Amino acid sequence: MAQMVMPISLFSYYEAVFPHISHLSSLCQLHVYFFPVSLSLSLSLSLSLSLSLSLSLSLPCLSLSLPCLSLSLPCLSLSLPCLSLSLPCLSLSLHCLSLLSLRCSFEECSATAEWLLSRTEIRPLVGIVCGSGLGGLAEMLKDQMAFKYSDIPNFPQSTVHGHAGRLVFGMLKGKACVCMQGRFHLYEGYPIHKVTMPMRIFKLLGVETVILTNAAGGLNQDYKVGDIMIIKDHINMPGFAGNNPLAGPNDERFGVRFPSMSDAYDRELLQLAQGVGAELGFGDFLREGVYCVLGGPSFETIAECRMMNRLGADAVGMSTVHEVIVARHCGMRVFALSLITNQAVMDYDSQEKANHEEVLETGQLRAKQLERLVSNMVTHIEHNNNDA
Ligand SMILES: O=P(O)(O)O[C@H]1O[C@H](CO)[C@@H](O)[C@H]1O
Ligand code: HPA
Repeated sequence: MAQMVMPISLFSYYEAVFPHISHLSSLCQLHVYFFPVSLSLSLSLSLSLSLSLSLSLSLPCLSLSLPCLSLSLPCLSLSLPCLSLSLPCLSLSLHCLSLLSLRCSFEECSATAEWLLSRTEIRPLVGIVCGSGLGGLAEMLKDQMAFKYSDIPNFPQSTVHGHAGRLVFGMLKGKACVCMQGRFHLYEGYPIHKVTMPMRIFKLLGVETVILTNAAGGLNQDYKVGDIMIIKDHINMPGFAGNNPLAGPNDERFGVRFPSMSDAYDRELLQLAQGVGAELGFGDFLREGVYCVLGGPSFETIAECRMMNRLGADAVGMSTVHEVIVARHCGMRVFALSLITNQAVMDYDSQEKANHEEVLETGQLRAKQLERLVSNMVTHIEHNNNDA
């Protein structure tokens, strides 16, 4: 609605003035519009406490509002006139932006990391993300200390079946690890910064290498259900439309403004995985390919699958790429695997339909092999992780 102009413009203003400290976790605004007079009251509690009142006269569809009272403690606050569009007559809107927590600031991530570090003695070097139905990976960890996402400050909640929603710290073959038993997806409704926030928390926990897993649909006609694809590159479809987790002000404490992605997937780890896979006798079902991410939650149409395949994608899913971008931005090494849980439908004569139940079932069938591949990789990363 038209009144949204007001908080968004105020948010941009905070962003511009306090690029590092501004977050909207406690910004509440109440707007009462009663044509022709519009009264707006906003209370903002971030690093500064401010109360401002603005009164404006409105024409039926355009109003110029000038703050007439602004009180702020303890630091500087400027009030700028805002232009807002309003529909005629009465409207009432309450914007409680704490629900959105649009940015995941360095301070917010640090607070979460410190909260975790004060509750466990494990100092993880490897971070693992479990894909749909692949949460069993976390059970490999010894001497576990687990936190429910709902107990962790600033952490989103898992809403998808097959994502348990626990952050598990523990030892894997003598190596300290942290494992996300459940990840976040764009289609759950989270802002992209929130989807990827755990990567920044990993970094602040001391993680150097991230291993991501996912369930994916096979686009490559040579792939079979149950194949494990080492991801060598990705195609970021939401990114083409500007939906990139690094969009917005850049915080140099995490990384540079324009990170390279031609080296997103660590080549040494990729070769290591090929070697470990061959040793384990996984050659028949171990592949290497390109993962294409879409927003979901609807599965792809036949035309979309054909298009992605022609563009060079071997598998399609709804995750991972955003996490990879943020992990690389903050300098962690990345290794990622897709379990091909279903064959993407590419043929109009086919009666097959992608479904989440099949995805979870295939996860169960291959879980043990995937766990062995990841745990053996972790053993070897021990001798490899000095140059992250
Ligand atoms: O990528 P992960 O989290 O493994 O989940 C995959 O499985 C779900 C669809 O069944 C989607 O969320 C897709 O991205
Ligand atoms: N498409 C998108 N995401 C998926 C699929 C798929 O076919 N299978 C598992 N995750």
